[in-house]
Amino acid sequence: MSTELSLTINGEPRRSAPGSIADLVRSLELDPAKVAVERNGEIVPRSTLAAVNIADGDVLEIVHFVGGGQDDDTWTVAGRTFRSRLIVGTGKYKDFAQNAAAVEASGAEIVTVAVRRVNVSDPKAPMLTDYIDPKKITYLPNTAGCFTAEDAIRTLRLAREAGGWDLVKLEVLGEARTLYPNMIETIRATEVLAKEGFLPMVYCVDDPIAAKQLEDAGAVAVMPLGAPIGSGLGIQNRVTIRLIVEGAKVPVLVDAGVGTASDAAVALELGCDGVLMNTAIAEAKDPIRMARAMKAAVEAGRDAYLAGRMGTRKYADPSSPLAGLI
Ligand SMILES: CC(=O)[C@@H](O)[C@H](O)COP(=O)(O)O
Repeated sequence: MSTELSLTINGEPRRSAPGSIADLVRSLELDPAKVAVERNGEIVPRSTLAAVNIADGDVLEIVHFVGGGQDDDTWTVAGRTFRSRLIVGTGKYKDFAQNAAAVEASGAEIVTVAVRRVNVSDPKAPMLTDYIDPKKITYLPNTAGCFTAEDAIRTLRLAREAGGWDLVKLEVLGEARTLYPNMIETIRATEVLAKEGFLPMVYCVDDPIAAKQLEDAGAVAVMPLGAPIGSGLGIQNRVTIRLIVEGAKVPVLVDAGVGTASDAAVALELGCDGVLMNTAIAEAKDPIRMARAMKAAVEAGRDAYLAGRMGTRKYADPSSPLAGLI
């Protein structure tokens, strides 16, 4: 005698072993915590799915939510997945407490930190990690202030030794006046770091060819500048950022030059995976409020990108139909 039950699930006949509704849901490779079930016309409270057994002849409707929604909209770099598309810096703040409050308000899950020598004269001096918990927020060590590949590589080797970090932000600067990257040194450092097992996210010029060369050299993300570091000038060349996004197989994040919230929104509207900023928040009159504005701008820019912007026209097109006007 068959122990299987005859059911109707979502309008289709189906046979199932006896058991609870939760068992049945799992046998359909669904998570009982994420479905709603109606049994013979009555909704079964989700908390009771494991307690209610199915019976022969039951008619069940099972629904669950699929895709969509910002909650599902994550991005991944080198196998690590994040929700927030905003990376914030840790320089230029009044103090660590203000920095931590800004990080909190920004919703950032990654902070970038310059690797510095330990303060040997006062080893008890407060540290950033006392304020921004490395268990909750990913620390991305960076090579700010390095002007040669050797300097940058050495700095990151020390960082890995100190904290085990392999996801790092590489920047090799070309000159102090513009803080533009030296791309020859940057590509050389990327190759060496990638061979040593680092996962370098790399600050670069807004040039689609250089971005590709970095990717080939082992960059796990490319980070073209929007404008010079600390300038607050906003994204100067939307065309090249778009071309980088179109050609990239790794995440693209605008790094540097953001001045205000609309600049951050533009980066995301162009299809970037995220944006890194420091000065715009740290030097705002109210850094916490600006951090909040940046969070909203990044979310708005991303939503606008996913929504797909309208095409542009050369001339006006009335919003209300003109037909039938008296
Ligand atoms: C913090 C960092 O990693 C830098 O690349 C830079 O400081 C970011 O630039 P802005 O300060 O212009 O945002």
